[in-house]
Amino acid sequence: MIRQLMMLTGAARIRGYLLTLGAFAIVQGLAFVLIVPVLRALFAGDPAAAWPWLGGLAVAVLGCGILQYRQAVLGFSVGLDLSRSLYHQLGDHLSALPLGWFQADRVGRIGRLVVQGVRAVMGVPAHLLQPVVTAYLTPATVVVASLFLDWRLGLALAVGGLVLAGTHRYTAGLMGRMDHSVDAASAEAGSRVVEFAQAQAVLRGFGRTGPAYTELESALVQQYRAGRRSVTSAIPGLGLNALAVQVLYTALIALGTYLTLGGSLDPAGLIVLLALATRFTEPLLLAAELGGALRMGRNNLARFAEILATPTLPEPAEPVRQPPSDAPAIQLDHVDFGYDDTLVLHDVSLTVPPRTMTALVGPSGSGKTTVTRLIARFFDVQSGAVRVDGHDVRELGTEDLMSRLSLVFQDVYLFDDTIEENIRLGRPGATDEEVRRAATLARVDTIVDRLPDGWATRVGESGAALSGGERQRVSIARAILKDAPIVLLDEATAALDSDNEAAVIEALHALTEDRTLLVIAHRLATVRAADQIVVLDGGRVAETGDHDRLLAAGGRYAAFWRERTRAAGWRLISREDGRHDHAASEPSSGTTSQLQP
Ligand SMILES: Nc1ncnc2c1ncn2[C@@H]1O[C@H](COP(=O)(O)OP(=O)(O)OP(=O)(O)O)[C@@H](O)[C@H]1O
Repeated sequence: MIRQLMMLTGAARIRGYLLTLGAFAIVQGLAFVLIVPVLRALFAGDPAAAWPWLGGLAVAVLGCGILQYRQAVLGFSVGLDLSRSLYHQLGDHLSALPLGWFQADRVGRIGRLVVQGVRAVMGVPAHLLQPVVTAYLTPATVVVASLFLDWRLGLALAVGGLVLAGTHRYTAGLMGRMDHSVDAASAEAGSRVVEFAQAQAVLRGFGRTGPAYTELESALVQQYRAGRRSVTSAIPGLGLNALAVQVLYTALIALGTYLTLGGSLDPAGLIVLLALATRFTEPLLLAAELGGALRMGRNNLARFAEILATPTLPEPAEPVRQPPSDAPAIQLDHVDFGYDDTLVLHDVSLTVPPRTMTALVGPSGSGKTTVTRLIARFFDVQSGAVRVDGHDVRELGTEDLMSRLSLVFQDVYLFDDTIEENIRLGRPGATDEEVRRAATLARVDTIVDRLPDGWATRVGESGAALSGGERQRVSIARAILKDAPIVLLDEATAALDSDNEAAVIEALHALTEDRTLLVIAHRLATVRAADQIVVLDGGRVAETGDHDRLLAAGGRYAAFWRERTRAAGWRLISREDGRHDHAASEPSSGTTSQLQP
């Protein structure tokens, strides 16, 4: 734990803090022991002999007060530094992690860690390290100093201290084993409660509310059981600690009485022994009680360390810096990729020439989204290469790569800010006029017109005040403002109302004009209009070509087209029927078929 704290706030700072804690604990121990000669001198009826010891005691008490103040101030400032350093390191590390790492469960765990974990870790120096260091060093000082004053006293306290420390260690081990299961059960229950809140619409729609949501119920039951098991196993531990203290105390009284009755210890020595035993056991008992909090602090630190140790995507030492050329805008060259050990893309090769549109089609799970994620370098490929503007994405710096791409995906994230600021995210330095122009092109101005505070209306958490189509229009406006030469687009699958759909299509038209476009196409008209269609099936490229050629080939694409047109209420008819194609604006130029509702 000390090593992790040093890693987070700097070794010198933690070393300085520990030294102050150590000095405080030792001086405190000396102050306890200096009472012995003072009392002895007083009981012996020799007050004059007590004065020098009293002077030493006064110096020790003063030193103790100064060091206590110093360690308390340092404890809080190290805690504050720790929280600031955790936020910074976490922020820096998160911004360098592969985007694919940010799955919902991880984001949830980070949220919990940032809210609860940072607070717990902040308290570690002042509330945990200090009592623990004092608990061991103060009694050790008392033992050593007592040995000089009366070796029998010192020996009795040393044996007692070792017995108590041993008991404490044993019980801490017993309780520590339960911490992991309580932690895991609490994390699971926390995730389930968040999931329960987020999925209310779905759950209510399917009548699975309250007790009917068994996943949450069973997570809460598990958490309760783990908590009960932990308490049941902690009680004997705490009992054993208390018992050890009582036994030790009784043994010291018995020993002291025996020695006093035998005449080898004076009554003053007996009183001193008992006084020291009380001061001696107090910090050890406190350390035993803090064991749980200490383990929790250690677990939280370990979780932070785990995130900070997650490898980031390697950045090139000297990123290629060349403007877009006539090289293919996007190229996948024999790409193999899997999220884990199972490959989801097998030997995928495709080329998107500059200023053309390529449509990716294929059944659900065939790898369309994965292809777009690899181009934006959410992940690195296992073999082969992904190139943008002729450069391997691993050789372009993240900033450069992102400046060449606009991503318009379905899961649009809007910040709880005004529409204007949400659009400005596309190019933070953009002027108000540029933002408004992009908004108008993406037909966001019509949304603004109906909002109560116009441009100043906040869109709510995750853009809750807007409909799905409206959120997508804001994301298109961002992309228009960004003005990147390549657009990766995942067309909306959800049915939009006709107004919204028309606005989205118009917005897309403004975005995609004169740009290179790779689109996961769901609308038949988009597929039809593409310069090139790449059909993915089971993570492999099944076919590549334009609509007419692929339709004529009668392969996977022709089957896909037939299936989709049937589902949309269209049917393939022969050209001889002389009817017009309603899916595209112009009649088919194909040799055999076109569409009819
Ligand atoms: N983050 C992930 N972790 C593990 N497996 C994943 C992840 N994302 C996708 N997959 C798997 O990779 C395969 C390809 O998924 P992908 O989302 O690329 O397909 P898709 O063609 O876009 O599907 P859809 O049209 O349904 O969106 C699927 O088997 C999917 O289960």
